[in-house]
Amino acid sequence: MSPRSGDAERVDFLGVGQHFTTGGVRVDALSGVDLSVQPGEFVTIAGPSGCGKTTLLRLLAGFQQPSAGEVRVGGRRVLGPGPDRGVVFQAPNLFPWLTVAGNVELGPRLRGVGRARRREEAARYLELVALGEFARHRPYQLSGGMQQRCQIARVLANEPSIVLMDEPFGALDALTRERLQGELLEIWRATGQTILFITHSVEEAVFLGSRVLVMSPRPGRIVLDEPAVFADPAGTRAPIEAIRSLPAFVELADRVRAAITEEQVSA
Ligand SMILES: Nc1ncnc2c1ncn2[C@@H]1O[C@H](COP(=O)(O)OP(=O)(O)OP(=O)(O)O)[C@@H](O)[C@H]1O
Repeated sequence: MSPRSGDAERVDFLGVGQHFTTGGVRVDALSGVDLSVQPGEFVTIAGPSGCGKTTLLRLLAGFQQPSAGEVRVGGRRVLGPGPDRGVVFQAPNLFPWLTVAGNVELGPRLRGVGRARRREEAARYLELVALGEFARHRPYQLSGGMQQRCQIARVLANEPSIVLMDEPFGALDALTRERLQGELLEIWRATGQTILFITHSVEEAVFLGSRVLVMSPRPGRIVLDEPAVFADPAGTRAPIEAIRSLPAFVELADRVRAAITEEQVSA
């Protein structure tokens, strides 16, 4: 797996607003969002339900255009989805008729990568998410956590320089979640990809992020933007249970929690 930090590009949200009108009712999902993300940052995003976190990711993915402002990658306006950005959704969305390896190979296949090479790549990414032994299985033969790991391998096999993750571990049991957190950190350290990761868990946000954002209730704005060092590439490989009792961790988690609660109360 080649380090990608050289390929990653800066992300900019410039005065981004997004409203939706449904049945004559207007909902302001985002308002005045200004945010720059440097290549290789691991940005976690927390905030109350409905504050526009998914909308923010969808705009960067290019699934929709903002009502105001601009989203840019590498200085160029985002006008649609592209291979530089990969999206991991909360629920695994594997193709049931393909094997696990077939799902992971699909992206490289569509990009015209030759058979031998894409098999090799799929095997490597499946190893990375500890699914090497399940390459010939079908998705229905995997547990929910394994399907989610397969989805992650499938997105990574496209080698996007920016990975967008919308509560990818939200539906998993605590043990599987902690294991995947560790695996994701290893992948991030190895690839230097830029990651934007939405979570409802304050601890997960503080543990994984090199930078933690909190958004206000609708219309979503960024109300807290703090560096976090617990997943620093040069940092220790300590698991979350060892890190969560560190005073600096507790202090940042408290501030993130307070930002979410204060915003909810004042909304
Ligand atoms: N396509 C759409 N059409 C109409 N309204 C939408 C659309 N997408 C999002 N919204 C509205 O925009 C607001 C923000 O939604 P969004 O999904 O971005 O929030 P979120 O912070 O990700 O929420 P959650 O944490 O519950 O997943 C919500 O009020 C939602 O109903």
